[in-house]
Amino acid sequence: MTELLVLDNVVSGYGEAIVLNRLSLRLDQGQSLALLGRNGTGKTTLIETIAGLTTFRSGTIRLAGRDIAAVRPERRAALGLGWVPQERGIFKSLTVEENLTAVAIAGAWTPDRAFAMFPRLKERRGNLGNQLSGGEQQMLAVARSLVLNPKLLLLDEPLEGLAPIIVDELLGAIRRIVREEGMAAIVVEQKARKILPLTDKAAILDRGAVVWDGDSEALLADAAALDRHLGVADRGAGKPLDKAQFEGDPS
Ligand SMILES: Nc1ncnc2c1ncn2[C@@H]1O[C@H](COP(=O)(O)OP(=O)(O)OP(=O)(O)O)[C@@H](O)[C@H]1O
Repeated sequence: MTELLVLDNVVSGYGEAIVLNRLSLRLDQGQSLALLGRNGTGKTTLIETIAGLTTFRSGTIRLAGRDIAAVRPERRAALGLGWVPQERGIFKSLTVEENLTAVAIAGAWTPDRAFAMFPRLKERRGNLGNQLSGGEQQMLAVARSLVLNPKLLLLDEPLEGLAPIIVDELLGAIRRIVREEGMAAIVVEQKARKILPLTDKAAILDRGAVVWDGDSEALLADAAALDRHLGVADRGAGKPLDKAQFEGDPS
């Protein structure tokens, strides 16, 4: 397969503090990756390192064949990184529609197509960003990244703090984006059993390094690894959240 993103022996952190310690990871074009790990293991730092927002010390970061380690963050977006930060980062004083049109870059994902993915946003296209619920803001943040037509979508805990019904709606959208549209994505998520049925690959971080990586399906089936690295010991709880839930008609 064709390589999309390669991190090789990356060391990075914040100021003097080193968080990622010789971290290596690879993602091919069209692949999606669930990025897992307990609190404070470096998941957000990894996303921010790819986006260019940390103190980068050494190693290689290559996107679509190009070394981007020294490239400024805004230029990385132009080179194909669509980033949805944990705090969402939408424009609160613009309408939903303006949030999309202000950043859209010509490509397959137009604002109309994003509205088709998120009907809730279409209904609220004239509302200001600050008039949206938390879940709607998260949908808008994802939609905004889509209309950048990125090569790689980076989602940092998209489900955090959302009501269960919104979680299901967003999971359905993420499933369509990565499975049906084949967009490459890295999704940081605390709830392994929710995200693993959707993604192709998975990586678990511990103390700033990758301690497990492989196929999502293999990890979902490996109760011992889930338990050891993530403390997800509730094996029976996998039942209602397993693959079958996401294989049917998303509507
Ligand atoms: N701005 C910062 N300055 C200094 N250290 C930081 C900064 N942000 C995070 N850290 C430290 O880096 C380490 C990794 O944090 P990070 O947020 O990447 O973990 P995480 O796996 O995303 O955790 P969580 O699941 O809690 O969001 C932690 O020890 C944290 O204290």
